[in-house]
Amino acid sequence: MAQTSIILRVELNHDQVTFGDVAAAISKAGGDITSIDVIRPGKESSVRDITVDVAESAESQVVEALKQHNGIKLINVSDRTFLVHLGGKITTQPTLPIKNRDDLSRVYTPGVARVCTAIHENPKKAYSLTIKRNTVAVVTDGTAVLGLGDIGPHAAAPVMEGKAMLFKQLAGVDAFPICLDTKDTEEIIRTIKAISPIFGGINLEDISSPRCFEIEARLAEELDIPIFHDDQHGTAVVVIAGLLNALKVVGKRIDQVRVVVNGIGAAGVSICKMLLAAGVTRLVPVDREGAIVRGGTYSHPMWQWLAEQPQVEAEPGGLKDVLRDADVFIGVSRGGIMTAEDVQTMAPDRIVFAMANPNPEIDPEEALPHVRVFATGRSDYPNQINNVLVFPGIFRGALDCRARRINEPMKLAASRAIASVVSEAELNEHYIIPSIFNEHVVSKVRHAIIEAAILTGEARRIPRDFR
Ligand SMILES: NC(=O)C1=CN([C@@H]2O[C@H](COP(=O)(O)OP(=O)(O)OC[C@H]3O[C@@H](n4cnc5c(N)ncnc54)[C@H](O)[C@@H]3O)[C@@H](O)[C@H]2O)C=CC1
Ligand SMILES: CC(=O)C(=O)O
Ligand SMILES: [Mg+2]
Repeated sequence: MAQTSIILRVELNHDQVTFGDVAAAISKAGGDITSIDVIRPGKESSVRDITVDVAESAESQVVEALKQHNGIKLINVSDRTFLVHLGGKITTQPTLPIKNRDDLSRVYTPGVARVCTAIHENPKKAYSLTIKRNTVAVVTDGTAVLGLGDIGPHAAAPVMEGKAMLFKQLAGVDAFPICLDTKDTEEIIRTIKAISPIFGGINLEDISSPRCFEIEARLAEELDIPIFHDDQHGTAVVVIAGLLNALKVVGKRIDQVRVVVNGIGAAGVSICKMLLAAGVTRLVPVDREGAIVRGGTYSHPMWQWLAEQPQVEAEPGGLKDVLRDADVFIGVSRGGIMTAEDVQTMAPDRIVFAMANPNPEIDPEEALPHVRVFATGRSDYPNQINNVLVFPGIFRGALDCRARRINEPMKLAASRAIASVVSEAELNEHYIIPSIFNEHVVSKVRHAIIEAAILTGEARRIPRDFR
């Protein structure tokens, strides 16, 4: 159940109400008080801020309970999630202060002109003399934002700012959110190419399929910096990492399991491709209309590609039909489309990755009693399978070795690196994937990416720790 945290500013009339009454009213309505601050003490009345954890569905009950209570005046309700978004979540910072004219003439004109000329004469110097060496554009058109769908570029911004924060905090990468007000494939490609000179890499984000495939392929062909559609590849990398470990827990082999992937969009296509590369021999891709079957004909080019793969099953059916006897379910579709009864038709020792955000394909409380290994994309349950484990380390590595591309061997190396953070001794049903706060994740992924980039000829620079 989704939880939220609210701060209630209340004025209490002491003749009519005690704090105990307030606490009881909040608790009865489903809230859990986590802190109390006295804003204005007083004999007859006082003002307090009460922080309350509450299920999103019960938030209005808590508010109503206080509004209706004699002697309580509800002055304000603030949602802590909204509070941390006030004014946006990132900023830019200079690397040195400009204290006098002398500094000014070096960082700006006239001194800067000599640096411009040096780059003009040798464009590679952009990497050593500008922020290009450490910058990533997080680009969206707002058409597939989390599982919220096409909510537009303004509404997409909080997610892109969040990614930029994570890039900086986890990997020291300076990322910038770019929210484009166009859905036109050619215009998106043209715009990204036009802004690319200042960036060392492009992280495409939440662009709906199938346009995302062409946008990525064209940019990868036409630009010489890594282009990485995170919803496709970041997700696939972390799914494979989680699956490698989950299979160890249940004692099954990747070439023996039957895998159902639900939602064959950006994430689902890339997951299917990587599952096949990792050795899956029985794959059932499913979208809204049912299973995508071997031998079928599809207008979606990636679905057609899947229909031509020998490992893809030929039997048609809806999700409920194909789930029967499946060993693994991977959901990257939308929330609440599966029930406990559906899960129970799967093979014993079942693995369920319900990764739609913000609400998984099945409510964790409903699924947990019936599965051996369960994971979601969320941070409030164990086994968070989220591409945040991937993109910071991948770009840290790619920027450090100036990789031209992030190729298949680099991605598989990243999956193995993430899986390896959980030792054999630590591995269990509730710990198949490391936390994003595990300090080894980014450094291991970075190392794996650079090593694979060097081995596959993608690295244009050998970082000092690899010389
Ligand atoms: N945990 C994680 O790290 C990640 C989670 N996701 C989540 O996965 C979901 C899909 O993301 P994208 O692939 O980027 O979106 P997308 O829009 O490219 O693809 C979604 C696909 O799911 C299909 N779909 C929708 N409802 C369905 C249903 N009831 N049954 C079967 N298929 C259905 C759509 O037709 C579409 O093909 C979103 O909820 C997103 O938040 C995506 C990327 C990473
Ligand atoms: C995590 C992520 O990228 C998504 O849900 O779209
Ligand atoms: Mg995304």
